[in-house]
Amino acid sequence: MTALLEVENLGVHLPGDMPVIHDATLRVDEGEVVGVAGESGSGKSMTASALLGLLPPGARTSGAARLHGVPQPGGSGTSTVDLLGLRGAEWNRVRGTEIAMVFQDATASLHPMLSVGRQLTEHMRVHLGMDKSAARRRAVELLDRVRIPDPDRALRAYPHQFSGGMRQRVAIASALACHPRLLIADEPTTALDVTVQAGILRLLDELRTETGLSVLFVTHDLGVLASLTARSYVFYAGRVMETAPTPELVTRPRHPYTAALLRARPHADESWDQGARQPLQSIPGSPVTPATAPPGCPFAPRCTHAIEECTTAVPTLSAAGPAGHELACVVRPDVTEALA
Ligand SMILES: Nc1ncnc2c1ncn2[C@@H]1O[C@H](COP(=O)(O)OP(=O)(O)OP(=O)(O)O)[C@@H](O)[C@H]1O
Repeated sequence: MTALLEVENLGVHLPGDMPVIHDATLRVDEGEVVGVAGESGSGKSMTASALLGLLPPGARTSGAARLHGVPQPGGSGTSTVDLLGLRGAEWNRVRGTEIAMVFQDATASLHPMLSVGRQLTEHMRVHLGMDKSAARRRAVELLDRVRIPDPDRALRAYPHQFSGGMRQRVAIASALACHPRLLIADEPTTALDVTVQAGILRLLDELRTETGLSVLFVTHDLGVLASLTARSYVFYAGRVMETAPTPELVTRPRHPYTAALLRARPHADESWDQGARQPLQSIPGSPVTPATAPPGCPFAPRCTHAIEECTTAVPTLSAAGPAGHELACVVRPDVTEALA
Protein backbone atom coordinates (compact mmCIF):
# COMPACT_ATOMS: atom_id res chain seq x y z
CA MET A 1 0.00 0.00 0.00
CA THR A 2 1.23 3.51 -0.82
CA ALA A 3 0.87 6.10 1.94
CA LEU A 4 -1.18 9.16 1.02
CA LEU A 5 -1.26 10.84 4.43
CA GLU A 6 1.09 10.23 7.35
CA VAL A 7 0.36 12.03 10.60
CA GLU A 8 3.15 11.78 13.13
CA ASN A 9 2.90 12.82 16.77
CA LEU A 10 0.24 15.43 16.10
CA GLY A 11 -0.27 17.77 19.05
CA VAL A 12 -2.86 20.55 19.19
CA HIS A 13 -3.13 23.26 21.85
CA LEU A 14 -5.95 25.78 21.76
CA PRO A 15 -5.34 29.34 22.93
CA GLY A 16 -4.80 29.48 26.69
CA ASP A 17 -2.43 26.50 26.38
CA MET A 18 -5.35 24.07 26.39
CA PRO A 19 -4.25 20.67 25.07
CA VAL A 20 -6.77 18.92 22.81
CA ILE A 21 -4.64 16.37 20.92
CA HIS A 22 -1.52 14.57 22.19
CA ASP A 23 0.95 12.70 20.00
CA ALA A 24 -1.60 11.31 17.52
CA THR A 25 -0.03 9.15 14.83
CA LEU A 26 -2.13 7.88 11.94
CA ARG A 27 -1.85 6.92 8.31
CA VAL A 28 -4.18 6.74 5.30
CA ASP A 29 -3.08 4.76 2.25
CA GLU A 30 -4.17 5.44 -1.33
CA GLY A 31 -7.71 4.11 -1.90
CA GLU A 32 -8.20 3.23 1.77
CA VAL A 33 -11.10 4.12 4.08
CA VAL A 34 -9.78 4.74 7.58
CA GLY A 35 -11.96 5.33 10.63
CA VAL A 36 -11.45 7.61 13.61
CA ALA A 37 -13.74 6.69 16.50
CA GLY A 38 -14.23 7.70 20.12
CA GLU A 39 -16.70 9.30 22.51
CA SER A 40 -17.76 12.92 22.32
CA GLY A 41 -14.87 15.27 23.17
CA SER A 42 -12.16 12.69 22.40
CA GLY A 43 -10.57 14.90 19.74
CA LYS A 44 -11.88 13.39 16.51
CA SER A 45 -13.04 16.67 14.99
CA MET A 46 -9.99 18.59 16.21
CA THR A 47 -7.78 16.07 14.42
CA ALA A 48 -9.81 16.52 11.22
CA SER A 49 -9.70 20.32 11.62
CA ALA A 50 -5.90 20.28 12.06
CA LEU A 51 -5.55 18.33 8.78
CA LEU A 52 -7.70 20.89 6.96
CA GLY A 53 -6.13 24.02 8.47
CA LEU A 54 -9.46 24.84 10.12
CA LEU A 55 -8.39 25.05 13.79
CA PRO A 56 -9.65 28.01 15.82
CA PRO A 57 -7.45 31.14 15.49
CA GLY A 58 -4.41 31.05 17.80
CA ALA A 59 -4.27 27.22 17.99
CA ARG A 60 -0.74 25.73 18.06
CA THR A 61 0.21 22.45 16.44
CA SER A 62 3.24 20.18 16.77
CA GLY A 63 4.37 17.05 14.93
CA ALA A 64 3.85 16.54 11.20
CA ALA A 65 1.03 15.69 8.78
CA ARG A 66 2.63 14.75 5.47
CA LEU A 67 0.45 14.59 2.36
CA HIS A 68 2.30 12.87 -0.48
CA GLY A 69 2.05 13.47 -4.23
CA VAL A 70 0.85 17.09 -4.17
CA PRO A 71 1.36 18.75 -7.61
CA GLN A 72 4.05 21.45 -7.51
CA PRO A 73 2.94 24.98 -8.43
CA GLY A 74 3.51 25.39 -12.19
CA GLY A 75 2.85 21.72 -12.88
CA SER A 76 6.43 20.43 -12.51
CA GLY A 77 6.04 17.09 -10.72
CA THR A 78 4.77 16.40 -7.23
CA SER A 79 6.10 16.81 -3.71
CA THR A 80 5.24 15.99 -0.09
CA VAL A 81 3.58 18.81 1.83
CA ASP A 82 3.45 19.14 5.63
CA LEU A 83 -0.14 20.28 6.16
CA LEU A 84 0.71 21.70 9.59
CA GLY A 85 3.15 24.14 7.95
CA LEU A 86 0.69 25.59 5.39
CA ARG A 87 -0.39 29.19 5.87
CA GLY A 88 -3.11 31.39 4.27
CA ALA A 89 -3.16 31.15 0.48
CA GLU A 90 -0.89 28.06 0.52
CA TRP A 91 -4.01 26.10 1.51
CA ASN A 92 -5.45 26.79 -1.98
CA ARG A 93 -2.98 24.19 -3.33
CA VAL A 94 -4.50 21.55 -1.09
CA ARG A 95 -7.92 22.28 0.40
CA GLY A 96 -10.76 21.40 -1.97
CA THR A 97 -8.37 20.08 -4.61
CA GLU A 98 -6.21 17.48 -2.80
CA ILE A 99 -8.26 17.12 0.39
CA ALA A 100 -11.98 17.80 0.53
CA MET A 101 -14.41 17.53 3.42
CA VAL A 102 -17.99 16.74 4.27
CA PHE A 103 -19.50 17.53 7.64
CA GLN A 104 -22.36 16.19 9.74
CA ASP A 105 -24.56 19.07 8.66
CA ALA A 106 -24.53 19.36 4.86
CA THR A 107 -25.81 22.92 5.14
CA ALA A 108 -22.38 23.83 6.61
CA SER A 109 -20.76 22.95 3.27
CA LEU A 110 -23.45 24.40 0.99
CA HIS A 111 -24.39 28.05 0.53
CA PRO A 112 -28.15 28.41 1.13
CA MET A 113 -28.59 31.29 -1.35
CA LEU A 114 -26.78 29.74 -4.32
CA SER A 115 -28.24 27.12 -6.63
CA VAL A 116 -26.60 23.70 -6.53
CA GLY A 117 -25.38 24.21 -10.10
CA ARG A 118 -23.72 27.52 -9.28
CA GLN A 119 -21.90 26.06 -6.24
CA LEU A 120 -20.64 23.04 -8.13
CA THR A 121 -19.56 24.89 -11.27
CA GLU A 122 -17.88 27.82 -9.45
CA HIS A 123 -15.54 25.41 -7.65
CA MET A 124 -14.51 23.89 -10.94
CA ARG A 125 -14.16 27.18 -12.81
CA VAL A 126 -11.94 28.66 -10.07
CA HIS A 127 -9.82 25.60 -9.23
CA LEU A 128 -9.75 23.68 -12.52
CA GLY A 129 -10.05 26.64 -14.94
CA MET A 130 -13.01 25.00 -16.73
CA ASP A 131 -15.29 27.04 -18.99
CA LYS A 132 -18.99 27.31 -18.15
CA SER A 133 -20.27 24.50 -20.33
CA ALA A 134 -17.52 22.00 -19.38
CA ALA A 135 -18.13 22.76 -15.69
CA ARG A 136 -21.86 22.24 -16.20
CA ARG A 137 -21.30 18.89 -17.90
CA ARG A 138 -19.08 17.74 -15.03
CA ALA A 139 -21.64 18.98 -12.46
CA VAL A 140 -24.32 16.80 -14.12
CA GLU A 141 -21.90 13.84 -14.10
CA LEU A 142 -21.12 14.40 -10.40
CA LEU A 143 -24.79 14.58 -9.40
CA ASP A 144 -25.44 11.44 -11.39
CA ARG A 145 -22.49 9.70 -9.69
CA VAL A 146 -23.88 10.49 -6.23
CA ARG A 147 -27.26 9.14 -7.43
CA ILE A 148 -29.25 12.40 -7.44
CA PRO A 149 -32.30 11.78 -9.66
CA ASP A 150 -32.75 14.21 -12.59
CA PRO A 151 -29.38 16.00 -12.27
CA ASP A 152 -30.34 18.70 -14.81
CA ARG A 153 -33.23 19.79 -12.64
CA ALA A 154 -31.18 19.43 -9.45
CA LEU A 155 -28.66 21.95 -10.79
CA ARG A 156 -31.34 24.64 -10.76
CA ALA A 157 -32.51 23.82 -7.22
CA TYR A 158 -31.34 25.30 -3.90
CA PRO A 159 -30.00 23.24 -0.96
CA HIS A 160 -33.18 23.64 1.16
CA GLN A 161 -35.22 21.96 -1.59
CA PHE A 162 -33.49 18.62 -0.90
CA SER A 163 -34.07 16.13 1.93
CA GLY A 164 -31.26 15.67 4.49
CA GLY A 165 -29.88 12.58 2.75
CA MET A 166 -30.05 14.15 -0.73
CA ARG A 167 -28.40 17.32 0.61
CA GLN A 168 -25.54 15.21 1.98
CA ARG A 169 -25.19 13.63 -1.50
CA VAL A 170 -24.98 17.12 -3.03
CA ALA A 171 -22.34 18.06 -0.41
CA ILE A 172 -20.36 14.95 -1.39
CA ALA A 173 -20.66 15.87 -5.09
CA SER A 174 -19.42 19.36 -4.27
CA ALA A 175 -16.51 17.92 -2.25
CA LEU A 176 -15.55 15.69 -5.21
CA ALA A 177 -15.78 18.48 -7.81
CA CYS A 178 -12.03 19.11 -8.05
CA HIS A 179 -10.87 15.45 -7.97
CA PRO A 180 -9.52 15.37 -4.39
CA ARG A 181 -7.50 12.30 -3.43
CA LEU A 182 -8.57 12.39 0.23
CA LEU A 183 -12.05 13.02 1.59
CA ILE A 184 -12.32 13.85 5.29
CA ALA A 185 -15.85 13.01 6.40
CA ASP A 186 -16.73 14.21 9.91
CA GLU A 187 -19.83 12.31 11.11
CA PRO A 188 -21.51 12.74 7.68
CA THR A 189 -24.31 10.28 8.47
CA THR A 190 -24.94 11.02 12.15
CA ALA A 191 -27.95 13.29 11.54
CA LEU A 192 -29.60 10.90 9.06
CA ASP A 193 -32.10 8.06 9.43
CA VAL A 194 -30.61 4.59 9.47
CA THR A 195 -31.73 3.70 5.92
CA VAL A 196 -30.55 7.03 4.46
CA GLN A 197 -27.29 6.59 6.38
CA ALA A 198 -26.81 3.14 4.80
CA GLY A 199 -27.25 4.69 1.33
CA ILE A 200 -24.57 7.32 2.00
CA LEU A 201 -22.16 4.69 3.35
CA ARG A 202 -22.75 2.55 0.24
CA LEU A 203 -22.10 5.59 -1.93
CA LEU A 204 -18.79 6.35 -0.20
CA ASP A 205 -17.75 2.75 -0.64
CA GLU A 206 -18.65 2.83 -4.36
CA LEU A 207 -16.68 6.06 -4.81
CA ARG A 208 -13.66 4.45 -3.19
CA THR A 209 -13.87 1.46 -5.54
CA GLU A 210 -14.66 3.46 -8.67
CA THR A 211 -12.30 6.40 -8.22
CA GLY A 212 -9.62 5.18 -5.80
CA LEU A 213 -10.64 7.93 -3.36
CA SER A 214 -9.17 7.68 0.15
CA VAL A 215 -11.48 8.54 3.03
CA LEU A 216 -10.77 9.50 6.63
CA PHE A 217 -14.12 8.82 8.28
CA VAL A 218 -14.82 10.33 11.70
CA THR A 219 -17.62 8.71 13.71
CA HIS A 220 -18.67 7.88 17.24
CA ASP A 221 -20.62 4.87 15.90
CA LEU A 222 -18.69 1.60 15.93
CA GLY A 223 -21.35 -0.04 13.73
CA VAL A 224 -20.69 2.52 10.99
CA LEU A 225 -16.97 2.01 11.48
CA ALA A 226 -17.37 -1.75 11.05
CA SER A 227 -19.48 -1.43 7.90
CA LEU A 228 -17.26 1.02 6.02
CA THR A 229 -13.64 1.19 7.14
CA ALA A 230 -10.64 -1.07 6.58
CA ARG A 231 -8.58 0.23 9.51
CA SER A 232 -9.49 2.32 12.52
CA TYR A 233 -8.07 4.49 15.26
CA VAL A 234 -9.81 4.76 18.62
CA PHE A 235 -9.34 8.12 20.37
CA TYR A 236 -9.80 8.91 24.05
CA ALA A 237 -9.05 12.28 25.66
CA GLY A 238 -7.08 13.43 22.61
CA ARG A 239 -4.89 10.30 22.38
CA VAL A 240 -4.92 7.27 20.10
CA MET A 241 -5.60 4.31 22.41
CA GLU A 242 -5.74 1.54 19.81
CA THR A 243 -5.45 0.98 16.08
CA ALA A 244 -6.03 -2.17 14.05
CA PRO A 245 -7.67 -3.48 10.89
CA THR A 246 -11.35 -2.76 11.68
CA PRO A 247 -12.66 -6.35 11.54
CA GLU A 248 -9.96 -7.28 14.08
CA LEU A 249 -10.64 -4.21 16.22
CA VAL A 250 -14.37 -4.89 16.56
CA THR A 251 -14.06 -8.62 17.17
CA ARG A 252 -10.77 -8.85 19.06
CA PRO A 253 -10.20 -5.47 20.74
CA ARG A 254 -7.16 -5.38 23.00
CA HIS A 255 -7.61 -2.06 24.78
CA PRO A 256 -10.00 -1.99 27.75
CA TYR A 257 -11.46 1.28 26.40
CA THR A 258 -12.27 -0.19 22.96
CA ALA A 259 -13.81 -3.24 24.63
CA ALA A 260 -15.89 -0.97 26.87
CA LEU A 261 -17.07 1.06 23.84
CA LEU A 262 -18.10 -2.17 22.09
CA ARG A 263 -20.02 -3.37 25.14
CA ALA A 264 -21.76 0.02 25.36
CA ARG A 265 -22.86 -0.08 21.73
CA PRO A 266 -26.57 -0.58 20.92
CA HIS A 267 -26.67 -3.53 18.54
CA ALA A 268 -29.25 -2.79 15.88
CA ASP A 269 -27.10 -4.48 13.25
CA GLU A 270 -27.83 -8.19 13.47
CA SER A 271 -25.22 -9.03 10.82
CA TRP A 272 -22.53 -7.91 13.22
CA ASP A 273 -23.62 -10.56 15.66
CA GLN A 274 -20.44 -10.58 17.72
CA GLY A 275 -21.81 -8.80 20.74
CA ALA A 276 -25.38 -8.73 19.41
CA ARG A 277 -26.44 -11.17 22.12
CA GLN A 278 -24.78 -9.22 24.91
CA PRO A 279 -26.63 -6.86 27.24
CA LEU A 280 -25.74 -3.19 26.90
CA GLN A 281 -23.17 -2.06 29.47
CA SER A 282 -22.40 1.60 30.02
CA ILE A 283 -18.81 2.64 30.67
CA PRO A 284 -18.42 3.50 34.37
CA GLY A 285 -17.48 7.08 35.26
CA SER A 286 -17.52 10.10 32.93
CA PRO A 287 -15.34 10.80 29.91
CA VAL A 288 -12.48 13.20 30.55
CA THR A 289 -11.40 15.85 28.07
CA PRO A 290 -7.75 16.24 27.04
CA ALA A 291 -7.63 19.34 29.26
CA THR A 292 -9.00 17.55 32.35
CA ALA A 293 -7.25 14.19 31.87
CA PRO A 294 -5.42 12.89 34.97
CA PRO A 295 -1.69 12.09 34.87
CA GLY A 296 -0.91 8.66 33.44
CA CYS A 297 -3.41 6.84 31.23
CA PRO A 298 -6.46 9.10 30.77
CA PHE A 299 -8.78 6.06 30.87
CA ALA A 300 -7.33 4.70 34.14
CA PRO A 301 -10.06 6.17 36.44
CA ARG A 302 -12.76 4.30 34.45
CA CYS A 303 -10.78 1.15 33.70
CA THR A 304 -11.57 -2.04 35.59
CA HIS A 305 -8.08 -3.41 34.77
CA ALA A 306 -6.07 -0.37 35.96
CA ILE A 307 -3.06 -0.90 38.22
CA GLU A 308 -0.96 1.62 40.16
CA GLU A 309 1.37 2.20 37.19
CA CYS A 310 -1.55 3.35 35.02
CA THR A 311 -1.99 6.44 37.19
CA THR A 312 1.55 7.66 36.59
CA ALA A 313 2.83 6.43 33.21
CA VAL A 314 1.32 7.70 29.94
CA PRO A 315 1.26 4.61 27.71
CA THR A 316 2.46 5.02 24.13
CA LEU A 317 1.24 3.03 21.13
CA SER A 318 3.17 -0.16 20.49
CA ALA A 319 2.66 -3.33 18.48
CA ALA A 320 0.23 -5.95 19.80
CA GLY A 321 -0.42 -9.15 17.88
CA PRO A 322 -1.15 -9.43 14.17
CA ALA A 323 0.18 -6.88 11.68
CA GLY A 324 -1.03 -3.36 12.25
CA HIS A 325 -2.62 -3.91 15.68
CA GLU A 326 -1.18 -1.41 18.17
CA LEU A 327 -2.35 -0.24 21.56
CA ALA A 328 -1.45 2.21 24.28
CA CYS A 329 -1.91 0.25 27.52
CA VAL A 330 0.61 -0.89 30.13
CA VAL A 331 -1.62 -3.71 31.46
CA ARG A 332 -2.77 -5.32 28.19
CA PRO A 333 -5.38 -7.55 29.86
CA ASP A 334 -7.38 -10.11 27.89
CA VAL A 335 -10.44 -7.98 27.18
CA THR A 336 -11.81 -9.93 24.21
CA GLU A 337 -12.89 -12.78 26.46
CA ALA A 338 -15.63 -10.64 28.01
CA LEU A 339 -17.14 -9.84 24.60
CA ALA A 340 -17.47 -13.40 23.32
N1 LIG B 1 -13.72 25.82 19.84
C1 LIG B 1 -13.31 25.19 20.94
N2 LIG B 1 -12.82 25.88 22.00
C2 LIG B 1 -12.39 25.24 23.11
N3 LIG B 1 -12.37 23.90 23.24
C3 LIG B 1 -12.83 23.17 22.24
C4 LIG B 1 -13.33 23.76 21.03
N4 LIG B 1 -13.72 22.76 20.21
C5 LIG B 1 -13.46 21.61 20.87
N5 LIG B 1 -12.93 21.85 22.08
C6 LIG B 1 -12.48 20.84 23.04
O1 LIG B 1 -11.53 20.02 22.37
C7 LIG B 1 -11.67 18.66 22.76
C8 LIG B 1 -11.81 17.79 21.54
O2 LIG B 1 -13.04 18.15 20.90
P1 LIG B 1 -13.52 17.51 19.52
O3 LIG B 1 -14.61 18.39 18.99
O4 LIG B 1 -12.36 17.25 18.64
O5 LIG B 1 -14.13 16.13 20.01
P2 LIG B 1 -14.96 15.06 19.18
O6 LIG B 1 -14.35 13.74 19.51
O7 LIG B 1 -15.01 15.42 17.75
O8 LIG B 1 -16.38 15.17 19.84
P3 LIG B 1 -17.85 15.18 19.15
O9 LIG B 1 -18.10 13.75 18.74
O10 LIG B 1 -18.74 15.64 20.24
O11 LIG B 1 -17.78 16.12 17.99
C9 LIG B 1 -12.88 18.60 23.70
O12 LIG B 1 -12.38 18.57 25.01
C10 LIG B 1 -13.60 19.89 23.44
O13 LIG B 1 -14.22 20.33 24.61
